[in-house]
Amino acid sequence: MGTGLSGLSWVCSSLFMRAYAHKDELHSLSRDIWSNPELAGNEKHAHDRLVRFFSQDQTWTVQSHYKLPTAFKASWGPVSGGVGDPVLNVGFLCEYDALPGIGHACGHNLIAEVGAAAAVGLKAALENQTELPVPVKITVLGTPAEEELGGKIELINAGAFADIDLVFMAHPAQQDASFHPCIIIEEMLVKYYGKASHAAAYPWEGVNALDAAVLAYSNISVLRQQLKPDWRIHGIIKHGGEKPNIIPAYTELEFYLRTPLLKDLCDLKAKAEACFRAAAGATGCQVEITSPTPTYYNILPNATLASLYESNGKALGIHFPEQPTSFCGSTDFGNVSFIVPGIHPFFYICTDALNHTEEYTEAAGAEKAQLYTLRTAKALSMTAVDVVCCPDLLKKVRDDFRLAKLKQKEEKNQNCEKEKRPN
Ligand SMILES: NCCCC[C@H](NC(=O)CCN)C(=O)O
Repeated sequence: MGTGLSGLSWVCSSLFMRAYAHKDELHSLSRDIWSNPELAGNEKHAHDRLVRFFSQDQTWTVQSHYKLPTAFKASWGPVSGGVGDPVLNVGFLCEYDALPGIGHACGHNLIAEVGAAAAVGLKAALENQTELPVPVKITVLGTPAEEELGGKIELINAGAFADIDLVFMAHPAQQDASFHPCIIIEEMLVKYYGKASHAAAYPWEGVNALDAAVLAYSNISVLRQQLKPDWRIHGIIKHGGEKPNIIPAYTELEFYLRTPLLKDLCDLKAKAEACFRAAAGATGCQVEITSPTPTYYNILPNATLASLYESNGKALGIHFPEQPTSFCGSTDFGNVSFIVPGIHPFFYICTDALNHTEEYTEAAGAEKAQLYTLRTAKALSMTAVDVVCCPDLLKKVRDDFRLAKLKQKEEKNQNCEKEKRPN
C-alpha cells in the first residue's frame, strides 16, 4: 500500500469521499455558527442548526435539548455484527460556544464541523458493511458550554456518556498534535464586602472593598514569582465599584488557577486563598471565596488512538511537529477522558494567530480553514474505522485507558482535601 494508511482504513477510505460530498454543507454549518456567536449555555442558534443538519438525513435519530437546554444527541445504527452481540457505540463531540466580545476566537464552530463531518464520514464508511466484528452505532453529542460552566461535566453527571465506548473530537490550535494533556483548571470567585461612604466628605467612615481587590490582585502578582513554571493563575476584577465619590462597598474578582497535577492545584489554591484573605485583613473587609464551576481535569492520553490518528493524519498530509508548542489551556474533555477512552487532537487552521484573539476569530470563519478542518475530520473517522474493524486494536485502546487511569491514581493526590476525580 505504501500510503501510511492502515489496511482497514485504506479499504474504507474511498467511502469517505461520499462524506466529502457534504463539504459545502459542512462549511455552511460552521460558517452559520461562526456568524451567530453565542456564549456558553446560550447556544440556541447553534443547537437548532446542528439538530437541523442531522435531522435532514432521516437515518439519524435526533434528540434536541438532550439533558441540557442547548445539548443534542444524534444516533445512527447499529449496523452489522452478530445478532445479540454487544454494540460498540462510537461517540463524536461537537462544541459550539463562543467568547464574550470576540466571537468564535477559539474556533468552536470548527469543532462542531469536525464532529459532524467525522460522524458523517464514519457512517458513509460503515453503512453497507455486513461483516464488522461487532455491531457499531454512532452517537454525536452536542456538548455546550466548554468556555464556561463545563457542559460535558453536566452531561457526564446526567449519564449522557454511560453507553458510549469511544469518543472523538478535535480542537483548532496553532499546530497539529495528536495529543496534548491540557491542564487542570479551577475557578475562584472572590467577593469583598466593605462599607460605602462619601469619598471626600467622610472617607474615614468607609471600608474600601476596591482596596481589598487591588491588594488581592497585587498579592497574586507577587506570589507568581514563586510558582512552578507550568502553574498558571490569572484573573480580572469583575466589579470594581460604582463611582469615584462612593467608597466601594462591594467588589468581585474572578481567578483561574491551573496546574498539570491535582495535588499541585491544592497547593496553589491554598496559596491563592492566603493572598485573598490577607487583602481582606489589611482593609477590614469581609471576604467570600467560592469555586462556582466544576474542576476541569487534564486529558488522559490514549497511546493507541493517538498513534492511529497520527498515521492516518500523516497519510492525509498532516504534519505533526516533533515538539509541538504546548497549548496551555484547559478543557472539560479532560473529565470525559476519565470516563470513556478517547482523543482530542489539536489541528492547524492555516493561521499564525493565537486562540482567544480577534485574528483567530477571523481565521476560524475563513474558507482556507476548511481543508484543515475536513482533513482532521477524515483522520478522526479513519481512526474510528481502524478500531471498529479490529478487535485487537479495540482491546489495546481499552487497555491504554485502564493503564492511564491507574497511573493517574498513583499520582500522589494525598495532599488534596477535595478529591473529586472519578475512579
Ligand atoms: N471555567 C473556565 C474554563 C476555561 C476553559 C478554556 N478553554 C480553552 O481555552 C480551550 C478550549 N476552548 C481555557 O483554557 O481558558
